[in-house]
Amino acid sequence: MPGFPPAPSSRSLALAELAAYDVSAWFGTHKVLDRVSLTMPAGEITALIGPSGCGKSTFLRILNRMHELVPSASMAGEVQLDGEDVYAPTRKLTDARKAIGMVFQKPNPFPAMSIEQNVLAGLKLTGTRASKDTREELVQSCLTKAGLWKEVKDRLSAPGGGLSGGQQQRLCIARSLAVRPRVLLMDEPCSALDPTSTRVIEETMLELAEEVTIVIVTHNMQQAARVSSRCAFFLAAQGTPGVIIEHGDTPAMFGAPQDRRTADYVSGRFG
Ligand SMILES: Nc1ncnc2c1ncn2[C@@H]1O[C@H](COP(=O)(O)OP(=O)(O)OP(=O)(O)O)[C@@H](O)[C@H]1O
Repeated sequence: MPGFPPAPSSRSLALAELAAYDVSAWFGTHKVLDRVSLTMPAGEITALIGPSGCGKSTFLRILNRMHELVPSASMAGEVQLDGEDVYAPTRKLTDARKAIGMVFQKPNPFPAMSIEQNVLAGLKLTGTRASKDTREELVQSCLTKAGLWKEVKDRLSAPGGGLSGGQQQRLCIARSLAVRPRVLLMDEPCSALDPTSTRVIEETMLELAEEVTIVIVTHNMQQAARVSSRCAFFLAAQGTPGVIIEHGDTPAMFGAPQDRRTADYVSGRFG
């Protein structure tokens, strides 16, 4: 079994760039993405926006090889993490998912497991051993980074399922951080949360971006404007696969979009 790397507090993570080249995707014969290319710069938050069904979640799931979990799913193109092919035959699937973590729309902690065990759950799955002290340090560090430590430090052995929705989502973020991902993918992470919890998660994301590259799918244009520095607008015209219409710096995408369809979407005229 692999040994345990230094605690996150004593380690400076190398920020990683994620890049997709000519990514296409299918479910069976239904093509849902067509030659999508996008660079998601290191240490920045990239927001994927666009109407329902244009392939944003599919694109996100291709980035960490979750798309291939669907039996009918296939893809073409390339995904590189700091220049290395995520789909290289020599690369283990679990390595890709460890390096590129995912937080889902609905908070999904293990409800009967304690808060502490939830944070450490990913380590068990990857077969990583750690001393008690190291585990405690990791739990504190990840919960702090996820903005949850102060609220749960006196009840680490309470079940994760007893937390509020917003706290559960931050617990899931802490769980993702425990395996030290270089990229965190977030698929509408606040859509099940109230505005206050949403704000807390957004603040957490902005702090996390200093050490992990973040890609977020969001339907909330205000959220995209508040948290992201880069934005990509996806669109699937009737009966055609999703494509990126426009991408760039968030202020420009919202303030001076080049394409009429982007302007219509970000101003709420459709979608
Ligand atoms: N497991 C699946 N099996 C078959 N088709 C799927 C599957 N998942 C998604 N699709 C189809 O792929 C297309 C893109 O879906 P996807 O969920 O990626 O879009 P999206 O932009 O993320 O949508 P939303 O914003 O509503 O979540 C849609 O036509 C959808 O019906």
